[in-house]
Amino acid sequence: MSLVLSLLRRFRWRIPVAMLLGAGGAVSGLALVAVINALVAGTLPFDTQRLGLMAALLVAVFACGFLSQSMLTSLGHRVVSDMRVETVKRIMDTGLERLDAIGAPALYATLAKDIVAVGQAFNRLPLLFANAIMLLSGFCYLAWLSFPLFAFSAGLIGAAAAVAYRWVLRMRALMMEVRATDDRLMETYRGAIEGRHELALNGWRRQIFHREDVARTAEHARVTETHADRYWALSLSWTSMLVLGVMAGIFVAGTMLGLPAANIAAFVLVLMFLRMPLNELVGTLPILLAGNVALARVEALRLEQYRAHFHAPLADGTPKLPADRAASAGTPLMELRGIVFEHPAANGEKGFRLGPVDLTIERGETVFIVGGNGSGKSTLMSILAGLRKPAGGSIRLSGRQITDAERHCLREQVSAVFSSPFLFERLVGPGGQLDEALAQAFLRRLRLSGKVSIQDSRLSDIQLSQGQRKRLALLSALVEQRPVLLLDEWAADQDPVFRRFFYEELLPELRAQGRTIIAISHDDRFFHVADRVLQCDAGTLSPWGGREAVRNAQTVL
Ligand SMILES: Nc1ncnc2c1ncn2[C@@H]1O[C@H](COP(=O)(O)OP(=O)(O)OP(=O)(O)O)[C@@H](O)[C@H]1O
Repeated sequence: MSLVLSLLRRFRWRIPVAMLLGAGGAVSGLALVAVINALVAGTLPFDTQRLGLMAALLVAVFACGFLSQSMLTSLGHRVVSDMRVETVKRIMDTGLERLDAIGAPALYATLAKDIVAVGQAFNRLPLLFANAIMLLSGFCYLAWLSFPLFAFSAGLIGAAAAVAYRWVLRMRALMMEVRATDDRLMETYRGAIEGRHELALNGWRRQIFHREDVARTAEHARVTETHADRYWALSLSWTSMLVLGVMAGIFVAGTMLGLPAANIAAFVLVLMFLRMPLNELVGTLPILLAGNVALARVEALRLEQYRAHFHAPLADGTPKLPADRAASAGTPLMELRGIVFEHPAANGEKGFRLGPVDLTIERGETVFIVGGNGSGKSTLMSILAGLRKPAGGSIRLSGRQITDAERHCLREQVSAVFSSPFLFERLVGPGGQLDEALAQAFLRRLRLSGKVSIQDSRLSDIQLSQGQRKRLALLSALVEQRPVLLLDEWAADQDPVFRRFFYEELLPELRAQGRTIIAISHDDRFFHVADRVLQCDAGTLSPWGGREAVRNAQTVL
């Protein structure tokens, strides 16, 4: 609802104007029917003046309808475009924990389906409004024509609407279910595309995946959709029957009440005219309901509210924390005290607890972290990067305690290459400006210059081998020129020659430039490169216990 209100607020004057035009068209149409009625009944003379009036009303019906429709449909397209842009920004501003809980398929489904559904519903609003106005003014005219007949038809229509309302509620519930199935379908699409190699290898897997996951989910959607459409067909037929039934009833009631035939005929003519808006109203119901369901889905995601800015200031109004703040006073770059983080339990499996972690990182230090699979290394890394919010403890950056609202300051200091990095074609340097010469130099040093080129800050190709993609991800991190570099098992995919180059040339060079490097690594042959090696074990951090401890590092279950 808040979304609709914000849209109405944004297009403040255009929506009322377009709706007024729609109402103008509806009233003109009805006035034309009233004039024809009066001409037929002989209460108005048929002369050039009436002819002119009818022509003017016809022009008004056309002009108001066209202007109102085109204004509101263009607004509908604007709504879709704004919602796309804003929803992506809201996703970017939402915490990782929330995004993990929502899951990628639900987010893709919202971007691909919900936004379009809201736009389509929005496009129908003018029609809905024009038809509602037409019905309202039509019933006022009917009441003026004959109040007893109006009361009779209003009673019948009211009773029928009460029945139809239950069907509409049921239809909405079914559409909610269809929409929930869309998330599951999206997951199967992802499986078919991203799991294509695994599926191509195994015919049984292909068959079972297709039958149990794809076909079963699609079938559930089909059955539920068909069920929902049945309620719609019921409502449509009910409406058609209702209008014809009311007409027949009017004739019987009018005759029994002894009303003049001309009055009954006029009444029936107006009802005939009102049949069209009534049918259109019911006809747009599925689109309106789909928009309503889509809005409910977007709001249920509980994404961060939209904000236009990208760089939030510090609590004291400082736009950015200076990288070398307090460096002269010898303050450590980062201090973690009693940091605790929990991955919540899911599907009956127990969660994971990291901490309490105490860690001080000096400026320019090279720190390696070792530990078994699932021991919490990557989780710690994401806390050091300010990506995850610890449940307890404090983080100081250059001596300044970082509040939750200021975690973005931590992020601004850090470049990272995660274990499965996402590659963007565009390289971004400090302040959004790329130092092309530096990027070209790194491209050569990472031995990618024969494979990829950089033009206008863009990489010419990112479809490379796993190891080469990791080198591009490192390039992308290095050109950011940030004081802290976080690497999650970066060298794991590199060949032995390049691995040696990385540990024995590149890292010492970066260290000499004053970069602080925190790297998850299992290459104990190169641990001499680090100032310190720490060991992560079941969520706790301690100094490395030597090669033996690495070999004995247990996988955390
Ligand atoms: N997004 C998540 N949601 C829930 N639990 C998670 C999530 N990410 C990690 N975990 C759990 O947290 C624990 C630590 O994971 P983490 O990725 O930090 O380990 P790691 O030491 O980096 O492991 P590896 O060496 O295998 O990469 C694991 O048991 C994992 O199941």
